[in-house]
Amino acid sequence: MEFKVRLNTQGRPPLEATAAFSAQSVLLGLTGPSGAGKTTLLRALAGLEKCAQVNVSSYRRSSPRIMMVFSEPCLFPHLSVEENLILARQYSADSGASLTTYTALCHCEHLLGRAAVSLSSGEAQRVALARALASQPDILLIDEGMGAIDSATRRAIISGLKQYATKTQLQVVLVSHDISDLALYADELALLEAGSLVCAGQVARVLGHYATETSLVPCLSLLEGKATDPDPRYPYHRFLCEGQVLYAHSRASFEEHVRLVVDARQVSLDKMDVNQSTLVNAFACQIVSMDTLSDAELRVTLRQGDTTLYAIISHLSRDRLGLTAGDAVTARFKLC
Ligand SMILES: Nc1ncnc2c1ncn2[C@@H]1O[C@H](COP(=O)(O)OP(=O)(O)OP(=O)(O)O)[C@@H](O)[C@H]1O
Repeated sequence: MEFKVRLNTQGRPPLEATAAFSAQSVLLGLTGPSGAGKTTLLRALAGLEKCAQVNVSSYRRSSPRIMMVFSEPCLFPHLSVEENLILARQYSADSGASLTTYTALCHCEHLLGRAAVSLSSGEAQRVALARALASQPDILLIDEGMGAIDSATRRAIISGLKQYATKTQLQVVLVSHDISDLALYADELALLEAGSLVCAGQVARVLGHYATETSLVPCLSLLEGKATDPDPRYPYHRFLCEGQVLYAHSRASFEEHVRLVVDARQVSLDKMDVNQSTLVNAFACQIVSMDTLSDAELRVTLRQGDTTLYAIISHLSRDRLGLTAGDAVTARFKLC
């Protein structure tokens, strides 16, 4: 997907954003502080900002069909859930398609008979997402459209949506303030600040920019690798990152790609080889740099191979361990 958007009219903060994402990327994450222009950008892409100059193309079609999901579900309140979905399906290329795929994907099969007006916020968001999918767009824009859904269900939906998008060549742009969600699932990530895309591309690189070049929180790192053989005794998966065994929640099949998102405040550093801690993940790495964040804390940038990990520690901890750039250390953190 490629786009170029320009909005420069009186009374509105200017917006100028150009991006080109790889053909293999089906899920694009977009984040940024409040008021940065994320909703405006999505509205422009959807053709809802009449004064904006917009160019958008997908690798599937030069004039893609675009659908937008808002944080307010905007269902037709006088219709049932099923009727809302049937109405949307009439706008798809296949008006006889079964709705089951969409309701299963959005965990809302059990809501079909309910009146739209009776749904909770999270239920209505699931139905709004299913309704958008039922119209079979080429590009789906989701503007914080899952914020009211509990995090376990939300992550299951995002993961399923990614698999569905891969199968059908749908491209999804997901706007969220939950950077962990985006870091876990997005193929590429973009950061919008004051109407400009300040960084876009590989998730780990954008997280690095987020951690080191902005004052935004949280400070996150991405550790990834292939799942090893599962240990049937525990409901975790083991995976190899830079040749080291790490653990993450849930199960993955052998060789499946695994991502672990680590909050820098959850990382502790030491110089011991053996792991006698309840923190099961131990990652041997080297200190690249230490940057003062405040009179209490500093950010340590650690590296092993191609992987960068951040830790936020106190000045006291640094002094007690005598940590300096170049030191070999073990970074420990919980199963995240
Ligand atoms: N119709 C409008 N007229 C004037 N200013 C507007 C209009 N719509 C949005 N804005 C302003 O444009 C800026 C960007 O708003 P936008 O809603 O796109 O931000 P956002 O990044 O989605 O924020 P949030 O994360 O809080 O939802 C804000 O300063 C907002 O007040």
